[in-house]
Amino acid sequence: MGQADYPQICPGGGLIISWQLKRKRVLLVGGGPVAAGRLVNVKDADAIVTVICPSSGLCGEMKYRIHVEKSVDEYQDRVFGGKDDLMGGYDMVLTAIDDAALSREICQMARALRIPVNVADVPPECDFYFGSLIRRGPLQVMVSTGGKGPRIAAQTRRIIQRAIPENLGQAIENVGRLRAMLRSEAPQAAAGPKRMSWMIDVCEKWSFDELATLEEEEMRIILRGWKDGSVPSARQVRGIRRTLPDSKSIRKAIAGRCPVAGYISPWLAGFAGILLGSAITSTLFIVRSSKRA
Ligand SMILES: C[C@@]1(CC(=O)O)c2cc3[nH]c(cc4nc(cc5[nH]c(cc(n2)[C@H]1CCC(=O)O)[C@@](C)(CC(=O)O)[C@@H]5CCC(=O)O)C(CC(=O)O)=C4CCC(=O)O)c(CCC(=O)O)c3CC(=O)O
Ligand SMILES: NC(=O)C1=CN([C@@H]2O[C@H](COP(=O)(O)OP(=O)(O)OC[C@H]3O[C@@H](n4cnc5c(N)ncnc54)[C@H](O)[C@@H]3O)[C@@H](O)[C@H]2O)C=CC1
Repeated sequence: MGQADYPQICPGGGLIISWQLKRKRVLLVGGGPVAAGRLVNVKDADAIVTVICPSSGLCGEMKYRIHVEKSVDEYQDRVFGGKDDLMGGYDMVLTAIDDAALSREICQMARALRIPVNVADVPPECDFYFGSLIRRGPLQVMVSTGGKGPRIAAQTRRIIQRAIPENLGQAIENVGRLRAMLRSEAPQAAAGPKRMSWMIDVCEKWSFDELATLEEEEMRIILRGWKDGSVPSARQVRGIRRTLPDSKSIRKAIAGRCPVAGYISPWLAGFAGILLGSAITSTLFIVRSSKRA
C-alpha cells in the first residue's frame, strides 16, 4: 500500500457537483443581463425563483422572463429591503447588482443565515462560482478555472462542445430509459452489482449512435439477456439491415484523412478520381470524334 496506489490529492480546486435545486428556493437580487443569465442557470435546474428588482432596472431579457415567459415564480418590484428579505426559506442567494457595498452586506447576511451565496464577479463574496456550461439534454458539462481565467473557461467550453457528438444527449436519454426498465425488472438491492456490470456492458458494447436510435421494442430485446448476464450487440438485435455505419464513420469516410498518407479520405479521393477519369475519357472521345468528322 503506497502513494502510487491512490489518486493524488490536488488542493486548491472547487468541489464540482451537480446541485439538485428542484423545488428548492432561490433568491435573485438584480434584474440586469447578469441576473438574467443566473435566472436561466437556476431555472434549468427547476428551482423556485424569487426576483427582487425595481421594474425600472429590468433588462429586456428579464422583462421577457417575468412578463411573457413567466418563468420567474415570484417577482417583487422594489429594491432589496434588508435581512427580512432573506427569510423566505431560501437554499441559495444570488446577487447581480451594480452596488458593491449592498452586495457585501447581502453576502454577510446570507452567510450568517448559512445560506450559500454568489455575488456576481466578487470571488471573496462567493461560496460557489458559476462555470462555463454545456447542456445537451441530460448531459451537462461545466468548465471552471476557479476564478483564474473566466474567458479561458469559455474558450475551453467551446473546444469541448465541438468534441461532443450531436446525438449524445439522446443516447443518454435512452440509456436512462433502459436503466429504469432494468430497475423495474430487477429491483432488489442485492442485484445491484449485477445490474451495474450489465449496464456497463450495454454502454461499452453499443455505440453512441446505436444507443441514440434505440427504440423501446429493442430495449425489451436487450433486456432478455439480463437473466443470463448477456448483452446482445446492435447487429444481433437489429439484424443486418439496420446496422448501417454510424454517422461518425460516414463522416470520417467522406471527409476524414487517410491516417497513413495524410491525404483526404480514400472514399472522397476515389470518387474524385472516377469523376476526373470519366471527364478525361469523354474529352478524349469528343476530341477524337471531332477530328474524324
Ligand atoms: C469567480 C467568478 C465568480 C462568479 O461570477 O461566479 C467570476 C468572476 C469574475 N469574472 C470577471 C470577468 C469576466 N467574466 C467572464 C465570463 C464568465 N465568468 C464566469 C464565472 C465567474 N466569473 C466565476 C469564475 C469562473 C471560472 O473562473 O471558472 C462564467 C464562466 C460563468 C457565468 O458568469 O455565467 C462566464 C463565462 C460563461 C461562458 O461564456 O461560457 C468574462 C468573459 C466574457 O465576458 O466573455 C470576463 C472578462 C474577462 C476577464 O476578466 O478575464 C471578473 C473580472 C472583473 C474585473 O476585472 O473587474 C471577475 C472577478 C474577479 O476575477 O475578481
Ligand atoms: N460573472 C460575470 O460573468 C459578470 C458579472 N458582472 C457583474 O455583475 C453585476 C451586474 O451586472 P449587470 O447585470 O451587467 O448590471 P446592470 O447594471 O445592468 O444591472 C444591475 C441591476 O441591479 C439592480 N439593482 C441595483 N440596486 C438594486 C437594489 N438595491 N435592489 C435590487 N436591485 C438592484 C438594477 O435595477 C439592475 O437591474 C455587476 O456588478 C458586474 O460587475 C458583470 C459582467 C459579467
